[in-house]
Amino acid sequence: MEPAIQDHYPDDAAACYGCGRLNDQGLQLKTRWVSDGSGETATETESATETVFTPRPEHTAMPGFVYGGLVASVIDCSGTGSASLAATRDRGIDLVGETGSDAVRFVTGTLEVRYQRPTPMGPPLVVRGRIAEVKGRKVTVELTMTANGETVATGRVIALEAPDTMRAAG
Ligand SMILES: CCCCCCCCCC(=O)SCCNC(=O)CCNC(=O)[C@H](O)C(C)(C)COP(=O)(O)OP(=O)(O)OC[C@H]1O[C@@H](n2cnc3c(N)ncnc32)[C@H](O)[C@@H]1OP(=O)(O)O
Repeated sequence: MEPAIQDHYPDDAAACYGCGRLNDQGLQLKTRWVSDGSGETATETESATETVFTPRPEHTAMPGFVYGGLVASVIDCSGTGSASLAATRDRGIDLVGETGSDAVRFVTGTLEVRYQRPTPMGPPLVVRGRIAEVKGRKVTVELTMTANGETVATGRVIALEAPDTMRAAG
């Protein structure tokens, strides 16, 4: 399995509620390049990423359906994680091992979410990310969330490399 980019964020950038591995109360989202199962990574051809999250009862909007803010959070951190994967690869940095602090960290500049149909509570939510553009410190990612194979939401994240001011504030 490809490494999760969030396992390679530096410790001082790993407290995010959505994807920080050091946040025990958070969602602990993990984003990876998609492999085709043969040991080959599909990144060079389609630049696809994947994030999978199974919502819990406390993420309910109304019985049987997932809260839209949770859907947005999963798309958000799938986007920043995908941006980080793209920029890290673009700069020729290899993620070594299961964990490390070698990833380039991104934050959300813009988050757009379109709720296509009610999101059922129960099945895993699978987010596929496509790198639309890498432009210097700015990466644009287009995302699709499915549940039971049906698209429930689509989104776009414009992510910017984390400014030093956010690091210092931590
Ligand atoms: C190191 C520790 C970091 C830990 C991070 C954990 C993050 C977890 C994920 C989050 O929840 S992040 C929280 C929500 N996001 C924020 O609070 C970010 C607040 N905004 C900022 O800090 C700055 O506005 C930002 C870093 C996003 C951009 O400031 P910059 O000074 O880097 O941008 P600049 O003005 O140099 O513009 C660079 C490019 O980005 C574009 N841009 C800037 N702000 C943008 C924006 N908000 N949305 C879309 N594009 C934006 C800008 O148009 C330009 O495009 P072009 O190169 O094509 O001309």
